[in-house]
Amino acid sequence: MTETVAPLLDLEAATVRFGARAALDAVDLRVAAREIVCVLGPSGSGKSTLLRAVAGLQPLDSGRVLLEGADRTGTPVHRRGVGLMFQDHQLFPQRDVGGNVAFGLRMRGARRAEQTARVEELLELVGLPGAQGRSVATLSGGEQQRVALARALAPRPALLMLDEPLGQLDRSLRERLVVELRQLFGQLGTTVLAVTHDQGEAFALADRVVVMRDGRIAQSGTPLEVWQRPASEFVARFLGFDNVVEATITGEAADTVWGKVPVVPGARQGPARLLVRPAGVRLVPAAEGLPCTVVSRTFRGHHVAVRLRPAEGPLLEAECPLREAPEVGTETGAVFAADEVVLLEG
Ligand SMILES: Nc1ncnc2c1ncn2[C@@H]1O[C@H](COP(=O)(O)OP(=O)(O)OP(=O)(O)O)[C@@H](O)[C@H]1O
Repeated sequence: MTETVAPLLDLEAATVRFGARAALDAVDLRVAAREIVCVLGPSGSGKSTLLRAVAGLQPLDSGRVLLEGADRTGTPVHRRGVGLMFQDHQLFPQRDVGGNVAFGLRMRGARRAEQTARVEELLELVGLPGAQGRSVATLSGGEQQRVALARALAPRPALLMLDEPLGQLDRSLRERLVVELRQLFGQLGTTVLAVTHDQGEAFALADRVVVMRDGRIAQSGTPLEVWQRPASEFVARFLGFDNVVEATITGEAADTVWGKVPVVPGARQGPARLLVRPAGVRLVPAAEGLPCTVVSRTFRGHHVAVRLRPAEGPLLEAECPLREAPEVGTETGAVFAADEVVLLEG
């Protein structure tokens, strides 16, 4: 994005209060044209409020919403040019598929021929060619989701907003659809702001992930950045990383209850909190590393998560290749890889 192009969405110090509590607390968020941004965070962190505020369903107490550089803070939802695919916006059961997809076009006063052509094009795009005449009651959950998506995309919204887009579908279908969605948005050049509970979904769909905490943005970055370098203990634990320990860094080593942990050259010196990503905990014979006892093994598909109890300090999780995971009760040693050690903020 160059400096001269306004971001497609620019949220400036957006604040929403419910009583004394700020559900959105001076949030700044920019989304570039064609970018796919997924908002993640625990329940109650303000994800839906953020989406509703951008859509115009939730007035701001202060701050501004700009779309393509124009202030839309006071603009009602149907004039914002945003497409919504929300959980509570179900399909119209009394209308057929075509009638559902054409809804936004009709509201905009599009001519009948234009509606027909656009509906045909959209159904083709979402993989339901020729489904115009079908009753929505006869569709599977995944097909309904596709129709809802076609309906949201039909008026060519500048920004498409998705709230738990694949929420009710089973895992294998979600995993397939998320790949299709990403391809589709890329092909159409759609700008997307989505909220999801499902980390896997967010990381697979997004160009950028935004993690929220208590109405604020805790971290924003590419899926790889956030996954590899969680900024804070909050983000690390939210992503399921629990190997967090107090440390004092001197040179390229950190003193911890787990013994010396190597850190990358140039690491901030002094007291710190460290995350050792499980991929950076390697098992060696007991005499060669930090002595630990294996307390559990959990199959994770591509690896086994092995939990270790050292003599002191919190439990440690190690990521082991499938065939190398030791039995529960085994005495083992653990060594740490500096490039998987993350210095946390705060
Ligand atoms: N209409 C409302 N009236 C009062 N409080 C509200 C209202 N809507 C949301 N809140 C509060 O604002 C905070 C943020 O809610 P929000 O629904 O945005 O969170 P969320 O991250 O989307 O949660 P979830 O993942 O559970 O949907 C919560 O504490 C919630 O209780």
